[in-house]
Amino acid sequence: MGLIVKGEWVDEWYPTEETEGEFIRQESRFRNTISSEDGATYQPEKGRYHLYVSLACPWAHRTLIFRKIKQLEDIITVSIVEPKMLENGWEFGEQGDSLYGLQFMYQLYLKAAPDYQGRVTVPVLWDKKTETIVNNESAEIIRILNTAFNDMTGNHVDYYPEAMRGEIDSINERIYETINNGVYRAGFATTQAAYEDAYIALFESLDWLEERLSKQRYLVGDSITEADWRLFTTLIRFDAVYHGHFKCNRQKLNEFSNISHYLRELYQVPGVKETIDLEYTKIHYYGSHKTINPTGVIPLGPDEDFSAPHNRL
Ligand SMILES: N[C@@H](CCC(=O)N[C@@H](CS)C(=O)NCC(=O)O)C(=O)O
Repeated sequence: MGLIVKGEWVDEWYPTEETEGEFIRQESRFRNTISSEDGATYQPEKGRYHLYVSLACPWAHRTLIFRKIKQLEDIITVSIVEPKMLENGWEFGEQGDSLYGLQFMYQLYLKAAPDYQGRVTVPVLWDKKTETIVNNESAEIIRILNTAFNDMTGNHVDYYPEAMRGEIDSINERIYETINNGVYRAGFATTQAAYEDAYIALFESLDWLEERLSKQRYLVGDSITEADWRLFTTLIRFDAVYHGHFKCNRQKLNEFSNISHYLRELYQVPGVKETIDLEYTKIHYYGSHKTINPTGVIPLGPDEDFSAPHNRL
């Protein structure tokens, strides 16, 4: 766990003493897009782009889901880091970095931008042609995958339809603040007050979702949108990781009836379960965050069956 400072890797935990115990997520630096417009630097091309992900990371998971449901597996290649993130940050195993054979993810960031400063995060959408990072913000990468390659794949399913954007954006905002990032704000808090604030907002939002999902099948409208996939990657990790490791333990998710049936429905969308590895995920969280779980012992449970029938019709 660490960051790049003046071209060097420094092993350091999040500096919550500067923010009254609160975890504050860093802004992503690389914010380009892929487009077939004349003059665009990053044109959609088969085999040109590569995703660097961790299977544990809910933000990276969004991009793997979009790669799957937008049928981009032949178009965009992938590298998966090792489960644990220790003193050197994300590491590649023997076959991890199929492009350059690098050992650590921070080396990739320095290759993209020798002046890069800050944390080294996944996901990364990499351009093999110009050898740099196109984008390292998952919210933007999924929008790129949603449209940029449509003419190539013939898959025009739109998870961010024009008419619903206002509602999707506002749902995303609440879910990001209180749920996606909320579990981290609870788990990485280093004061009681910062933890309690995050915990209260998280469960208020889960209560609100439980109610919303009693009236409608999906978060916005009557088909799956990006808002659902953005929520899904946090929900699927909740009982296995956030409930215990991040102390989000008012209830387990499987005690929320509508949310848990909704979660199963999304899990059962073809291709999605292949993007999930909860054993790897538990090894990452329980094994990497030594300030939270110094022994590194990984819990065996829970044993949940997301393939069980759901009632969302
Ligand atoms: N804003 C980024 C956040 C990505 C992020 O924080 N990823 C975590 C893994 S879940 C990470 O790589 N953390 C490394 C660190 O903070 O040093 C996104 O959504 O793409």
